[in-house]
Amino acid sequence: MSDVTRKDHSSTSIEAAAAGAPPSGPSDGVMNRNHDGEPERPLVAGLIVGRLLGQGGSSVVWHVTDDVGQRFALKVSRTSNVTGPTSGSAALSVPDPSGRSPLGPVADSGALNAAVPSVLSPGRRGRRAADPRAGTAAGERPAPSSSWSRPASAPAASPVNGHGPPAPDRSDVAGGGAGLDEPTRELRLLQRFTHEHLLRVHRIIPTSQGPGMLADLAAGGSLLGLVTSRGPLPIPEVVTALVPIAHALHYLHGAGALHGDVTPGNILFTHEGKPLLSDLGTSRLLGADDGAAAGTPGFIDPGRSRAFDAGTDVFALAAVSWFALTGRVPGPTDQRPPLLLIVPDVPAPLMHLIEDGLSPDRDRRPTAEQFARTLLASSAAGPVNLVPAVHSSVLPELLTRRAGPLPTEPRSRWQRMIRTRTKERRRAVPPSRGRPDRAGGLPRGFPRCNGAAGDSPTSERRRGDTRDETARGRLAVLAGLLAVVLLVTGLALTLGGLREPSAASDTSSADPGGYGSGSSDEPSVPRDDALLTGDPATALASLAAARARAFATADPTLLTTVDVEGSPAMSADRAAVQALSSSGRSLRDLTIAIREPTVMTEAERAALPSLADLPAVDDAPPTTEVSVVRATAALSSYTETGAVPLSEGVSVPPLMAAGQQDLMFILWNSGDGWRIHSVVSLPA
Ligand SMILES: Nc1ncnc2c1ncn2[C@@H]1O[C@H](COP(=O)(O)OP(=O)(O)OP(=O)(O)O)[C@@H](O)[C@H]1O
Repeated sequence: MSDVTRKDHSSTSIEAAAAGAPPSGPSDGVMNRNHDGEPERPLVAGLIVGRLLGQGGSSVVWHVTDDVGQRFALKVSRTSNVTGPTSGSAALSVPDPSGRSPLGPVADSGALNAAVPSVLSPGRRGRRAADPRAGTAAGERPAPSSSWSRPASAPAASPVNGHGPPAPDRSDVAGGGAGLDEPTRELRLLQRFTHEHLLRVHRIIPTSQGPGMLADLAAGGSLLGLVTSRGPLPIPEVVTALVPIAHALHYLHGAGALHGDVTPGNILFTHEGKPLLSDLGTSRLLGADDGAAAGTPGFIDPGRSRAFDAGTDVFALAAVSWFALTGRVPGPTDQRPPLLLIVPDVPAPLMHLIEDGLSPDRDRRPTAEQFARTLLASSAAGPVNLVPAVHSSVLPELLTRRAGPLPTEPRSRWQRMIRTRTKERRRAVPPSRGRPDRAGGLPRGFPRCNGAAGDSPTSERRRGDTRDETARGRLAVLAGLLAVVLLVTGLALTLGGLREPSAASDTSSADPGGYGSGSSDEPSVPRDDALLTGDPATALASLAAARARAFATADPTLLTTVDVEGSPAMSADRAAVQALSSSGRSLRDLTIAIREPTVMTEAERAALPSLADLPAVDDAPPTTEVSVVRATAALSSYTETGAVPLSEGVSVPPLMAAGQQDLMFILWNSGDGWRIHSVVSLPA
């Protein structure tokens, strides 16, 4: 299977993914295929159409680059390519004679859109009005009632169907929108929905296969691709991937819109690992038949009705969560095995959250916001390992990458700190609103969801406030953590550096990343004592070089001149170097540069509360000098030789991507020179 087809994760391959079979493109659709079985490449004036990014039930998505090197995703409808108004246009197959991209800067959207012929026939528009999923008028929306305490007031905006924009703003459509074709009007309306975790759609452009939709490129691929490549995901990765999606849904619901097709294929990742919800309203934009936009089997709420019901999106999100955790589509309630049977370590709150989300009883379903909060509170968030799923050309730009097995339950000092603080907050909560001690294996104070043994919806409602309080605190802190883990994945610096000395025996972290400088080919870096007793910022470069050497030679004894004995840095480094050595791996060509090291002043340190909490800063022995050096650690790309499989059948690609991270190095000098005690990522 070629690289391109390997990434062909279509929605129709969900069942295949569930069965462990390689994904395959859908067999329906009328798109022409070339000799590789790949769909015919569209031609677009001023754009270079690159590799196939993926195929959905009704569309095909291509990587495109404009003449200034900006990259986008171009989605064309399967059915419009042979029938679309611009199909086969010879003019589109030749370069723009002006030599300029007809697109112009992306921000300047709209200019070209007017040139796109409407693909929505009156007949189709008529059918859409009769779409059983069409929203009702605001007044018809059923009054929300749920044990998940839905907000009393429903969104004020008019509802839309699962694939449509909000009710038109008359000033735009009747006034400013006059003269625009329908796709352009719909695009304009869709573009009003802006959220950090909604894929941005730029414009509709003519292609040789009909109108195409130009959107941001999500180079990290889809959740479907990830699960297909790796199998079920660890819980912390599911938290990282889906909490932002729940937030995006909450935003849409608040604006009076439903998404209507939340599926693993519509959850994408940027190269940084940021999850994005895609496909809002795009089927209609591209003129797909309503039938083609009727959702994806396995993720459609069986009780879906014509009414505006955000619960249908929550159902789909719960189904996606189930899929991510198990690698299978959940199936109907009576045929679904308990999640606990498939994922024995699933925390009870998460299990109940998913069960409630999938419940046919709509009152049991949480809101999207409650889903986000409970999911976030149910487990630590962990970095999403996209490495096995992305196209090889994406590897060098991935920030989320790891070379070793992901810990299922990362326990950094920071995370423990969060737990401690949450406990402290809980102690302040009156006992009557407190949580019982451990129940179902949950740590004290974990929010519980309705449906738990012995829980009535009423008792659940009573506990709602407590859940809100504990979860809110976690939400605030973990939201920051989420951003951090996304950024530092693979460098092993923050998680490793924040580990307590007691984690020294924990060899589960085999991350070879580092903050040293040098490469495996460099000669041994002698410890320069004169340098190391001087300015800590200068010393850091030397320490980093020595540390890199320890990694390059897989010799843990070299670390004694680098890290403070018993410190988090030593624990993490020793575990990593030993893991490298025992698995016969090495990091060829790794170089790590320390850039712009600056010693932080007392005032700068005081301004960072996370530093004050670290024993490395406050609890140093009296005779030990402490310095905090802020610097950028830049890793080159490197080749990991002798890589071990991440999981059965999946090998770590040998090339690891370059990246850099802004960090704070906490250095100690106890009289014999500076050494590294801890490494902390800078707060976002
Ligand atoms: N913006 C993008 N960047 C990168 N890859 C994308 C992008 N959009 C889609 N893809 C890839 O293409 C696949 C198919 O996308 P598409 O939106 O067509 O899927 P779908 O929603 O399953 O199907 P459809 O919308 O046709 O019913 C995705 O699963 C993803 O792998």
